[in-house]
Amino acid sequence: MHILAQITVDEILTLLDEHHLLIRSQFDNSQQRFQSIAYNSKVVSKGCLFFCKGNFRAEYLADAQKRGATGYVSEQEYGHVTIPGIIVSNIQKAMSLLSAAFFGFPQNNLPTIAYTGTKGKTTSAYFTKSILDRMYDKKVGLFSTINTVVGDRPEDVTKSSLTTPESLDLFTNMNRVVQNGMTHLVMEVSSQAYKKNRVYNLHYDIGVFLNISPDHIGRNEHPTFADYLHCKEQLLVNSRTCVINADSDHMVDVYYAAKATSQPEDIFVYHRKGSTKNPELPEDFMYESLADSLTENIIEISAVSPKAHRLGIDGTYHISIPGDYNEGNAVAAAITSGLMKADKKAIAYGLSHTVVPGRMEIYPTHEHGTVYVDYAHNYGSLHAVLDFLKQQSPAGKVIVITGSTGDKGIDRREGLGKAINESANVAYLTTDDPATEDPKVIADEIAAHIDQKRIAVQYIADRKTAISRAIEASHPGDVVVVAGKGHDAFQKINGQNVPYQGDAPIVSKLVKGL
Ligand SMILES: CC(=O)N[C@H]1[C@@H](OP(=O)(O)OP(=O)(O)OC[C@H]2O[C@@H](n3ccc(=O)[nH]c3=O)[C@H](O)[C@@H]2O)O[C@H](CO)[C@@H](O)[C@@H]1O[C@H](C)C(=O)N[C@@H](C)C(=O)N[C@H](CCC(=O)O)C(=O)O
Ligand SMILES: Nc1ncnc2c1ncn2[C@@H]1O[C@H](COP(=O)(O)OP(=O)(O)OP(=O)(O)O)[C@@H](O)[C@H]1O
Repeated sequence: MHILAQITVDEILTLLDEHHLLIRSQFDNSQQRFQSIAYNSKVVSKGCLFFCKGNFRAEYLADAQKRGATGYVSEQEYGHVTIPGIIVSNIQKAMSLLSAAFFGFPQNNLPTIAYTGTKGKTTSAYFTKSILDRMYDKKVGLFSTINTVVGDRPEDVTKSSLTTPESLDLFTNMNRVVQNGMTHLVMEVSSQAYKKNRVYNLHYDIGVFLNISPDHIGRNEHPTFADYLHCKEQLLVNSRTCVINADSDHMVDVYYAAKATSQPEDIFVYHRKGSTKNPELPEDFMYESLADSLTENIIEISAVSPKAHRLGIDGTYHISIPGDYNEGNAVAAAITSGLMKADKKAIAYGLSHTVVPGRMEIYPTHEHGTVYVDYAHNYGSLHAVLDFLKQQSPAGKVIVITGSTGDKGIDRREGLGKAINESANVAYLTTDDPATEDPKVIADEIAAHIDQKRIAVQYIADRKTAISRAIEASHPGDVVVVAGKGHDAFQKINGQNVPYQGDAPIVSKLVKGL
């Protein structure tokens, strides 16, 4: 049972006013306290402070009052209820601030590492948790796209619905992590998290910027790339120590965002040996690949600057997941773990024992191609995977099974078509998470960017059938890449989460005996 901080209305109003969020309050009793907080009326209990946010309807507040709410926070007043309200200028910021305060600002007792970037957040977070689990006896919380881990018991691991949870859920879980005696937290921070103020006023001990390339641009997400970049840079603005991958575009902008609030000695920049690093960026760590085949992924990390040498993490490391693009993820994890006082032994163990569900899972067959289940779902990631696998199996065909999301990430369709056009020989287009769109229309938009004189393209609506047909049509030496869903247990169709076996379980069953 977590201990609820008993903040009073007076403390709430003071906090909101400090952040210029308070418009007015209808409360008479400044010493009133609350037993719980919620933004969904269906879970309200007696003594709850209710937040009216998102696509909100007045009847939800009436429902909350009926269920025992004794106050609400909202951007507008509702006359149809008798409970008092606190009117604020931004409900998302207010909910983030008050959720943290309600649990006594759990982040103050929890060293936290946060990852952002277009690609690699989940992989890097898993690498880091694996290292810190080894160093700190598994007392490491995790908020990731795949799982949420709030303790070291099996019941403390649940599937996530968002990469970065809504603020109230985030601080509820952070409080659980602290109450469960965990000593560290690793989390992913999506650009959407800043767009929706899910992490407003949250500061991190270490913030990591992995890379950035156009993604999540379009309706429901970011109107422009500049907005996408700005949201992602906020992570470093809110981090005491920053770790930056110099081998990505826009890294000078990112570096200056880090410098806005961190001293140079608290900013660590790493890059691949031989890459052309922007001279404006300092050099703290360099890494090179000693092997990057399907069976061996080995890197050498070298400190360059004095502050990097002081971390004492130089060395050669085996990485458990193939893919040259995972080398940068592993370096980021090694540096952040070193900053959290992990030693080289823990780093070596963690990097060589990490398993990330749905990322580069390999399924060999006897009479067909080798099947790879991966989460790639935009140009940057699909290109990285196909390019790497094509190098590993030059004699075979590259066969891709993919679709794309509906109602968001519209720009991914062209990128997926482009990646297939550059590196594949056969494409089976199918259903991913079409939301309210027609999956065939999405597939046609991907196909429009594929040269069908060179590449065989076909559309099969049912994802499991498409995967099965592709594997059966493949031959030894071919590479079959099932991209975009990994272990996702749902397909988002027309606002419903339709149960789905998951690419990996489907492939695992199909390849038995093949
Ligand atoms: C656009 C967006 O991000 N929307 C998120 C937002 O929804 P919302 O608050 O705006 O809208 P809503 O949930 O319909 O709001 C209705 C409100 O009425 C309440 N309600 C509803 C019914 C009722 O009976 N009583 C009641 O009180 C609901 O609890 C809710 O508070 O808050 C919800 C949680 O409360 C999220 O589930 C939802 O994410 C949607 C599903 C989503 O797809 N988000 C994506 C875009 C996202 O955030 N992606 C990033 C990863 C992408 C990246 O890498 O950038 C992520 O972090 O996952
Ligand atoms: N550093 C990287 N650069 C390019 N592609 C990458 C990188 N790391 C991983 N990938 C590819 O992107 C896919 C997704 O990786 P991962 O889930 O770690 O990233 P993510 O940032 O969490 O993605 P998302 O935001 O979509 O959840 C992987 O399956 C792989 O194909």
